[in-house]
Amino acid sequence: MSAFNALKHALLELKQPEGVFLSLSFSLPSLSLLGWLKAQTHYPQIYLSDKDDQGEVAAIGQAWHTDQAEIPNDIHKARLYGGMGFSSHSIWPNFPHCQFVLPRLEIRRQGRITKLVCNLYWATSDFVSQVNTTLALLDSLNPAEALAKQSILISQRQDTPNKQDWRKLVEQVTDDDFQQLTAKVVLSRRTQLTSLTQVDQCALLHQWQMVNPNCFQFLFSFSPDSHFIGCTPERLYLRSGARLTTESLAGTMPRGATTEADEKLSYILLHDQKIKRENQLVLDDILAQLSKVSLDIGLDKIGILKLNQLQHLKQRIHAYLKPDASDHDLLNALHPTPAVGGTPRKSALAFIEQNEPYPRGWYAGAIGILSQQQSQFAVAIRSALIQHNQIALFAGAGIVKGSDPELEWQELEHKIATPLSLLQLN
Ligand SMILES: C=C(O[C@@H]1C=C(C(=O)O)C=C[C@H]1O)C(=O)O
Ligand SMILES: [Mg+2]
Repeated sequence: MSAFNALKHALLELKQPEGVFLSLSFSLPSLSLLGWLKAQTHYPQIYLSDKDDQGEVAAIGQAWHTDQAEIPNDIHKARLYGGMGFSSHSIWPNFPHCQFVLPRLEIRRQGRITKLVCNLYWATSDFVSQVNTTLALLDSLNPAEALAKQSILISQRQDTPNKQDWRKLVEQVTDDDFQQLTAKVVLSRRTQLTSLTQVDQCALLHQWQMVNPNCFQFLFSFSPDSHFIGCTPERLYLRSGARLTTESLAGTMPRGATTEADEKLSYILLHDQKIKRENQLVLDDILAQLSKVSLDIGLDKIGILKLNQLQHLKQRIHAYLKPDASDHDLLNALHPTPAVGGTPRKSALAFIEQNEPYPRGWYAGAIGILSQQQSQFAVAIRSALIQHNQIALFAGAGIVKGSDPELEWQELEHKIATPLSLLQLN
């Protein structure tokens, strides 16, 4: 009997247990989680993959959802998936600023072990309707589909801001008077592409993750018409019990064509004053924020993270948290870091809000898994919003004293090079 049938049987036999929450779990033969998600018609749909193949989950439907980054006590053993946008001032339709979902069904894979998890939660509804909606969902499931490479032909490209407006924005931030009060603002750009055909978000994400295995991969579709996907190298934090790991990831160079060229670029990354400043400002702010919620903080040596088309300066930070520090507190303290916002946070965010010509929504937001034992969030950069035949790619660059508009524009180009390479420009 398949795991799905076993679940159905278990539900048909089930008597209402004590309490308000039940999670049923069945082992599954290995399957492509994105291929399975692609075939389903039920929403919301969520996919999250840890970097370096350390586990993934595909989830559909919702037993419950909340607009707070908090786990209620009566489901303290559950995992919630979701996140929050960049700021509550810039919102996308179909993407609530903060949303965490207790999925109806999850497929989780850890190494070679795959399991089907079904969640029932009847604190705000009744038990029987929980069972019945789950049975209906099981009946609507489709078998996994192949993730064939699509040929996506792009007919139009539009950058917001365009290059001329970008220059003006960079000049405003690098102006001496502005710099007196605000040392860093991360400016960003939306590149809107029109495809001649419908784009499949799961197939595109699959292609993307194959070239960036050392990134966190994600997909959020709260409705059938809007899909937010990406492959991000940036961890906001990993918390296991009271231990926290985070990082300052900022400062960018492209990869070199040869080992020698690549090493030269790495050398620049480690020694260029402007790049070091970009990273140092992130580090300083994270350390200041963490000191409010931690008992102890430590730093690794600064190093380089190499990606498919880019390399970044990265410094890992460890902390031992105060006993009362919650994920809600951590998100508030850390997000958005100066890697995507700027510093001081208040004036940098005010500049972005007043001057950026499009809403960031969940781009540069915090996305991940919330649970009592362990939580992990990534920063939703290197991302795309897909709506029918429209693909919006997002990229930002940290602007500090010494940033050059032309070079920063090139940095944006490097940052969208991987998803662009998966599409065909006409
Ligand atoms: C904002 C983005 O990336 C951030 C900006 C970087 C930079 O300016 O060097 C590097 C990594 C991230 O901190 C993005 O990719 O959209
Ligand atoms: Mg930069």
